[in-house]
Amino acid sequence: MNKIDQVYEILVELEEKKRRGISASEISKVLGADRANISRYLNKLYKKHRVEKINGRPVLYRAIKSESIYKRTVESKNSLDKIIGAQQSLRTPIQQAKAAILYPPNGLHTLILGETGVGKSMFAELMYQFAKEAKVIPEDAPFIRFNCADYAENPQLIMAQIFGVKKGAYTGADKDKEGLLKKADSGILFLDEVHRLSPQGQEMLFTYIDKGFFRPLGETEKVIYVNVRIIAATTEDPQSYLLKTFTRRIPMTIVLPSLKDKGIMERYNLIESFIKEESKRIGKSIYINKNSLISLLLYDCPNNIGQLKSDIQLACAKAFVNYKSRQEEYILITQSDLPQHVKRGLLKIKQNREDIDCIFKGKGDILRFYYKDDKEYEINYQYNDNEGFYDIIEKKLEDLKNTGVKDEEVSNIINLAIESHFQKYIKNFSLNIKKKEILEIVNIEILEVVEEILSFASKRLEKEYDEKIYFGLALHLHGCIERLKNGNEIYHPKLNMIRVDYPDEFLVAMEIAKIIDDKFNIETPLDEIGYLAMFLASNTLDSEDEEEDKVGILVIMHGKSTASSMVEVANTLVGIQHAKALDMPLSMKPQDMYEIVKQHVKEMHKGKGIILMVDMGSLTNFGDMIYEETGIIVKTVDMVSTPMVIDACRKAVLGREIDEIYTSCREMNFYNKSIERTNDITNDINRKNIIITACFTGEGASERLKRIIQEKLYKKDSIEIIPLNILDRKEFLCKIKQYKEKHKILAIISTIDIHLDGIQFISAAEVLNGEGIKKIVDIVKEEEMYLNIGKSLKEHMIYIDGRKIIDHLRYVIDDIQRKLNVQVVDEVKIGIILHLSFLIDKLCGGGKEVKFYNLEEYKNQYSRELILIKDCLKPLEKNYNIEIDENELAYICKMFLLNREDI
Ligand SMILES: Nc1ncnc2c1ncn2[C@@H]1O[C@H](COP(=O)(O)OP(=O)(O)OP(=O)(O)O)[C@@H](O)[C@H]1O
Repeated sequence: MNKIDQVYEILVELEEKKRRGISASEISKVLGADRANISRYLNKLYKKHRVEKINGRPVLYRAIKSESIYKRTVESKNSLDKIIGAQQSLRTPIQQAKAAILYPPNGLHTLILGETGVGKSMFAELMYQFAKEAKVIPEDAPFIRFNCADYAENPQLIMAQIFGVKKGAYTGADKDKEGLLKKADSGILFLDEVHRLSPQGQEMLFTYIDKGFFRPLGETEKVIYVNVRIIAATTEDPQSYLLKTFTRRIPMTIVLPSLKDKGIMERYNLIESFIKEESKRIGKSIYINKNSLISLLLYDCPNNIGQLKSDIQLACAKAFVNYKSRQEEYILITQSDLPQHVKRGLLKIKQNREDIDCIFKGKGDILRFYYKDDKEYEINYQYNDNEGFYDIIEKKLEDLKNTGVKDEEVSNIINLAIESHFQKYIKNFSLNIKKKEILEIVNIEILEVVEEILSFASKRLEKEYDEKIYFGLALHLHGCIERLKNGNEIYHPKLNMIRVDYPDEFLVAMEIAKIIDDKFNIETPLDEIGYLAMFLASNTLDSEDEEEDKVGILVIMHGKSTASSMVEVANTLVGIQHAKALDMPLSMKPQDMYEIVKQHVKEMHKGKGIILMVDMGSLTNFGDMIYEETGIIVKTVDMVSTPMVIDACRKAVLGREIDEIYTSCREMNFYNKSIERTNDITNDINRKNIIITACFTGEGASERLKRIIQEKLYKKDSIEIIPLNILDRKEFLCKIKQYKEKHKILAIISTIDIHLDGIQFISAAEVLNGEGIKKIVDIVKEEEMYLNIGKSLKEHMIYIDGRKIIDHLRYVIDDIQRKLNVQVVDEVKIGIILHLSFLIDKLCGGGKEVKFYNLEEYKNQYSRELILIKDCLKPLEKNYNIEIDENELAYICKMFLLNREDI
């Protein structure tokens, strides 16, 4: 146990004994530790919301125990103290509420402030319950709720509802009507969204608050006295002018905290109670896996508890549907049952690691919530090599029986524990792909052998293999065994090279071959061992070093000292000697320089690849050539400037990935290059959209991948799928280049990682688990959509080529989205493309821009966005020889901002 936990435990013990708060010196005496240290630990516990402070001399501490709404129902007496958070963020609001209700003789009128969904309505209702429990209002006293926003368009009607109307007060008032204030006599009137009350209505309300009587609308003589406690609520900002009047006139103001201001334990308690509520509805236990629970604990929830609750209800409903429709045994919430915005919560785990560890300490991977339980039974299965699996299960069985869980539930829990064990086992391989999917293609024996051989190789070579290798190898082996059984030969043209370059892998592959031979009763030929060695050598993840390794930056320039001086500036500014320079004298032959560069790349490569930053000429081809020869991912950026080197260097030192650094460099010289690039690809009307499938053996896995994609994509005439062999990288790259010249390559799908500039890579594993197919469908759909828009634009454009501009605009729009950090939905993107196309066509024809209303004000508000957009539009201006003025810029900016989905 660590010190902090120890302090916490002692605090709990002492508190139980002494039945009061405990001081730091009392704990330090028990532990025989320094008081200052104990104070430090107590402060840490306080920050984690595990203890509370009672200020005084000395400061006393009390433990906050993980509460459950159900437990508290038994323990506590009044409604307000039962709310989740009563001991935490709602402590002060509850004290205020009690004071307001109990204040003699008739309590205090109260204003509750708080964002949407923080629980204002619930709080008001609980105040009413409390008033009854405290017997300050009769048991049958009314609680009347009225939302002023419901009649916001008609202020007179709001007043009529609240204060009542005398016959003839206004047209249509044909009889006397009693108001809600009268109906609420002796009880509570809850006015929600009270800021919607008109000034006249407010005055009438304040008169009642000050004097205890009011007059219905149209009444001039009589006043009505009632004894009503008003609770008003609003989401208005407490600082707003409007609210000042309210806070001045209503004696008690209670502010309810928003969800983000609550501690994580309190949020856990809320989640627990909401899932239990659903469990009660269904009458069954609800299980949730750890990651889903973490997502719920951490996601941004701007509409507070109300939103948290409805997101949980949705997840429970989805899990329930799965349980029913797939006849699953348990209602289990997993990530796929959570809305996208909730899933994102998991991304914040790093910043919240300590809190999460604290919450999940001693809990298993799947948690169970049952409305009848006071606490959740965790499936706490910790696999330990020293203890037998079945022993643990037996022990668990005993424990559960002793806690009084029914037999049927025990077996449910145990079953889940077993599943969770096997999931863990699979995770050791980092395989989170549904095996079911791949089993449609290869049989179980092959999968078992692949697991066996990768686990063997992993130990022998001290490398980890990821799921891509697992599935790539499974596909490959399947094809290989079929070939051998059919008596076909296997030939590896680079066998010797593999032996020399990967001697360790080759040796292990030979041992693996024995496993395969025994299992399938075949004789693996030496050439096939070459392929196996390549699988073992490719895509290795050395996870421990991963954080340390950085992308290398190598700057190469013609001239005596151009590269060195750029690098010197960059390294000095970044503060680390990270980038390296190679100066290339003008007299030097490219072949000689190539060998030097290759050597440098090999030495600098730490697993994350190298960015070559060059000026021009033959240097631009070095990257591809080195990649072909060494397999090291090398990306080349040309037309380099000093700011670009600084930026790349900074990002590399921060540990950014090669693709990110490369893209950001390209963005910096996008101005010069983008139009050239897009011009290249749009010229040929006959170009086709193609997808490449690739593996070491063209006829094996890549052919098979092609068939899988064809089947899953159904018939898509507009797409051609081409299987290629990547054994000879040079030949492969050459083919890609040829295809690229004539057609558009939408994606490359391969059993091993291939990084090619500007082409999306999808792994075979993703294709098999369905994610990849979804990606392909999305890419194809998008492509088709743009093709159609391009065709129809062609008919409507007068001065420009409608098809060509589509590609230009897509590039520019992506650029704007990236820079503004926004994402617009597809329909809006099309809208923006159309707007920009017509604008450019108009400007090319000499047309005038349209004035933007309130331009100056808009410019002040969005100056940063306007500058960024202007920058992104420059290539278009240059290419079409036009100038897009500030009015049009403002319109464009508005389109992006109005329809954005913030990333
Ligand atoms: N402390 C709490 N414990 C349990 N449930 C809560 C708590 N606070 C709020 N809720 C639940 O959250 C939901 C939203 O609460 P409520 O409708 O009272 O919020 P509100 O502030 O009145 O929202 P709005 O401003 O949108 O009207 C309700 O279902 C309520 O039961």
